[in-house]
Amino acid sequence: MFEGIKGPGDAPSVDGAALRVAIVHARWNTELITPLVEGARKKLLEGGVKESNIVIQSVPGSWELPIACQRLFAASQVQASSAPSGDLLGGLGRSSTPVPGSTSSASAGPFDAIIAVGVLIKGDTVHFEHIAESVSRGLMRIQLDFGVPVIFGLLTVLNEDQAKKRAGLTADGHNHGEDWGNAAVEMGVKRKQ
Ligand SMILES: O=c1[nH]c(NC[C@H](O)[C@H](O)[C@H](O)CO)c([N+](=O)[O-])c(=O)[nH]1
Repeated sequence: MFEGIKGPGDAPSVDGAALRVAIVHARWNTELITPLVEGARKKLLEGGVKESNIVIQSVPGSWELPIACQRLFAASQVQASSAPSGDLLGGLGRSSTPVPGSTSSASAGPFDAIIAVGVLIKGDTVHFEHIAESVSRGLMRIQLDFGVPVIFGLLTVLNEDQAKKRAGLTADGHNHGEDWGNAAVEMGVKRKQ
């Protein structure tokens, strides 16, 4: 998948046992979202993050990712001592998610990292550009305003083939969700230091 010198490099060995991580994913392009979320979750678990400390929530589309990440993190801070099980997003939208093994029951404590996952596929209008630009800026703003790593899991691709490759659905593909999971563990540990 990565040609030449491009690629994330080897993830440093870090212990995610004390981390609490949220994965917020869009439901648009679910066939691509599901493997990406599963790839991220797999690497969180391999990095030592406890299953009970991984919260997965869904929103309609990528446009809703920034507000969902912001509300989820803010709620995790406020409710850190008595986090309710169930949808921490409040009325933001269905917390049901098609990703198997996902959960909306939450342990306590503020999140150490959030992975925002969406897939934007270019159409024949400029809708793609507007969403991609605004969501990218929004996610960057959250991580700087709140001081919480927001891993950029927004695939912005020109066609379905590019998306399938980056979701690890082709023989020559690589699941970028795995890189996002590794990044969340590393940045979450760094945030606690
Ligand atoms: O996540 C996506 N949302 C998309 N649109 C929905 C958008 O994110 C919002 O959910 C919607 O506009 C309602 O706010 C997409 N397209 O329109 O192509 C897309 O490709 N991916």
